[in-house]
Amino acid sequence: TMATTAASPPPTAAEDNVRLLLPGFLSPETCKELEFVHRSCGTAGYRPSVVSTSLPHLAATGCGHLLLPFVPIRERLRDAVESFFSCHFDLFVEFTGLVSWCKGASIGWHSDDNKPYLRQRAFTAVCYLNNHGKDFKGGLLKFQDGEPSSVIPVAGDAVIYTADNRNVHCVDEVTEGERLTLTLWFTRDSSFDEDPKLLSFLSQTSLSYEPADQNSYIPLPASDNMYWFSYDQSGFDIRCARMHILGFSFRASSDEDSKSTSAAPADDPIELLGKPLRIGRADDVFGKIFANSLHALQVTTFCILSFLSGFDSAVRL
Ligand SMILES: O=C(O)CCC(=O)C(=O)O
Ligand SMILES: [Fe+2]
Repeated sequence: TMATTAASPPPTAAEDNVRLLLPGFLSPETCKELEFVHRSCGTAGYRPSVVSTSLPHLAATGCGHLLLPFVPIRERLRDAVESFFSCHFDLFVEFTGLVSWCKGASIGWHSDDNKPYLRQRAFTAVCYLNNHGKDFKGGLLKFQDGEPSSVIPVAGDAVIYTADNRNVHCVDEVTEGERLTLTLWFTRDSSFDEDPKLLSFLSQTSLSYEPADQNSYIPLPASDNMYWFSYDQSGFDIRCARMHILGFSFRASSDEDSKSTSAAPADDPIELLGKPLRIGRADDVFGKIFANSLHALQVTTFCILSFLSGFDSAVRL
């Protein structure tokens, strides 16, 4: 009857909204830029077979300038979430990170707020930075109920959904390649706001440099164990693996260094990684000395990704 309707109005369409696919949310250039950040700064992730680059990590390792591309994306995602879910309250970003799901990675049925330490999460946003089929196989996102019931990752597309049990979902195992995402969680609880953490790291590192300090762009590697990727009982250093994929390897910065140790440095490169070093390719060693492995990896990744995307870079190694 009219009376009942007035007393308890049916939920509006907006209150029923649980998820939305946003095709073409990021440009191909933005996807490439974020890929560069991740391939040069990624560390061992929060799940097995996952590499991640969180914003606090960038801020804490002298890479504050690499936060810039994330700033407008976070705001646009926050706007999209607030308007689609009709939020009449403040929303804070709880986590922002680039995540690559390597071969073997998957996640079973869950909702994103399903652990006591995750209760603060209200909404999830996932942006896909590369393509199912072309860059990796497997890795479809599936939802238990409702539409869309599955999402095939396409570079630039984003999906937003509530973090509660209306969105029980899973990700199929990645069987080949590396599936790359930008993942954010939003919270209503300001004590989980990511921004004050970022500002505090920035004030301890990049922002405290004098503008004239020419070293202000040099990344500071985190501890070696953050780059250790466990795989098949053993594992590898993520920095070495990334450099290897680019066709280069880390080399000692001088002949004396390589002769002073009995083992060939190429056999045990991890020792080299925190110190000034060079890079090489097959029998060649290039002249430039980098401040550390992360510095070399950033420069090399930037040059190669720029070259591959047709950017006319004048940078010479
Ligand atoms: O990457 C995706 O498609 C979803 C990831 C996910 O479910 C999670 O990280 O909780
Ligand atoms: Fe999830």
